[in-house]
Amino acid sequence: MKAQQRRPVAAAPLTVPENARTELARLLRAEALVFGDFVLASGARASYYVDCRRVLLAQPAFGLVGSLVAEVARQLGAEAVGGLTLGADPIACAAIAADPRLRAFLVRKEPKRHGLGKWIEGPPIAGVRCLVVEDVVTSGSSLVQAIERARAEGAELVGALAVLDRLAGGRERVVAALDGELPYLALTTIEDLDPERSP
Ligand SMILES: O=P(O)(O)OC[C@H]1O[C@H](OP(=O)(O)OP(=O)(O)O)[C@H](O)[C@@H]1O
Ligand SMILES: O=C(O)c1cc(=O)[nH]c(=O)[nH]1
Repeated sequence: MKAQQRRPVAAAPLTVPENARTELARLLRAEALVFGDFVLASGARASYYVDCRRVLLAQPAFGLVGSLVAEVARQLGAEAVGGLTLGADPIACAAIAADPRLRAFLVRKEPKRHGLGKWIEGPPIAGVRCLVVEDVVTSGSSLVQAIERARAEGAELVGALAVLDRLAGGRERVVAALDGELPYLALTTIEDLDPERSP
């Protein structure tokens, strides 16, 4: 079926179970949040870092995030879940493990230099309803990069999701990249992990 012919998905607010969200924040606080002096992807320095992969690449967080993302995908009518490697990889895989109707896509940071020379790995996403995901949003550049690359590939975007938003201005950039029309949801923010923290 062509993308234009699909039924529109109702623009209802996204909802995820509060107890699952709270448990995710607890796991991230206990096992992923570290303090020190760190250089971030944006080049900015920060006094804390959230190593989401340490938590997401093991149970129970893999299953928990998989079911939360699959639920958001269901509410948005997404057929595929993916984003920029490496942050999106466990999230996309967890979502298809939670809901076998979903497929995943992984966006490279640069096109592969041999073989098929692809930017995006996985089943084709042209004309496919896609939810773009990310583990951490700081400046938002990585999530925006994935959004733009998926669009360039012909994906029909339905929204974006982050496991953790550091509340450092990324939301605004992501919302702008979604033309202010599609939803952006952070499952947790730094305030859930440490209310005392500034971005
Ligand atoms: O919102 P931003 O300012 O773009 O920062 C967040 C990005 O930083 C981290 O990835 P990183 O760039 O460290 O690369 P990796 O996924 O290859 O480890 C994280 O997984 C996000 O992708
Ligand atoms: O901005 C980043 O690079 C970043 C911050 C953070 O807390 N965790 C992470 O994986 N990346």
